[in-house]
Amino acid sequence: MPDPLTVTLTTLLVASHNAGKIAEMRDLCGPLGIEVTSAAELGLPEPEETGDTFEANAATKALAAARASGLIALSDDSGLVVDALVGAPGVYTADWATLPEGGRDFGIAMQKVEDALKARGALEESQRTGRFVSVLCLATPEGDTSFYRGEAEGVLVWPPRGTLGFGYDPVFRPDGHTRTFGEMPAEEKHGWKPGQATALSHRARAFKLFAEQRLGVAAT
Ligand SMILES: O=c1nc[nH]c2c1ncn2[C@H]1C[C@H](O)[C@@H](COP(=O)(O)OP(=O)(O)OP(=O)(O)O)O1
Ligand SMILES: [Mg+2]
Repeated sequence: MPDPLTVTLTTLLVASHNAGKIAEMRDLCGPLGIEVTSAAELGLPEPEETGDTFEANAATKALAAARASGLIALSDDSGLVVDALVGAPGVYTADWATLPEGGRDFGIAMQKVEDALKARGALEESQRTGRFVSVLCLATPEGDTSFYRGEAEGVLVWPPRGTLGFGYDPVFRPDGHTRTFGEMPAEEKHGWKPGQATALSHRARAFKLFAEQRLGVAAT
């Protein structure tokens, strides 16, 4: 008998306005036969992310999109947690890229992280550890929520390397790999497809849990 929590999804509304993130969710959903649309594509408003946890902001985004559209929505709230910076930029990872005149510049944001590490004398690899965190929230228009968390451990490198991916990918080298996320094609950054036992990126790790717990994808 199927798990009673298992849902059949033909279309999933990704509650995001970040094109890089939406592309990754579309990629991850592709092999499952799920079409992805997004809050950006539907022209839904971008809610303010006022929470101080990834879970709180993920819930805000998923509930806003589900209520506005009447569809089941999946959000991702994510960020970079750097040990030497006592967890910064954390839930403020996107804010570190925000320009005073509006818009975002991740080149500047990566430089800010590097400046903060240098200011603390964190030049050795062992002092530059951190992780990307992704919390996915599935929400219904009625207000039900469930959460899936994934983390990817690694080190912050300088200078940035690679032009693939988005955001801070060029300065993050996951443990056990020689290339940064910015040097990895999407399939390699995810490191997961249905039926595979392991995943690499924070988002793919969270998505694997979502797929196994909610979509009936076999856990391996
Ligand atoms: O895989 C990643 N590779 C590189 N950088 C990443 C990644 N995952 C999150 N990040 C950084 C950039 C992003 O701007 C911020 C999350 O902020 P976050 O508010 O969750 O996303 P967002 O504002 O870009 O899009 P939205 O809120 O519409 O989903 O962390
Ligand atoms: Mg955001």
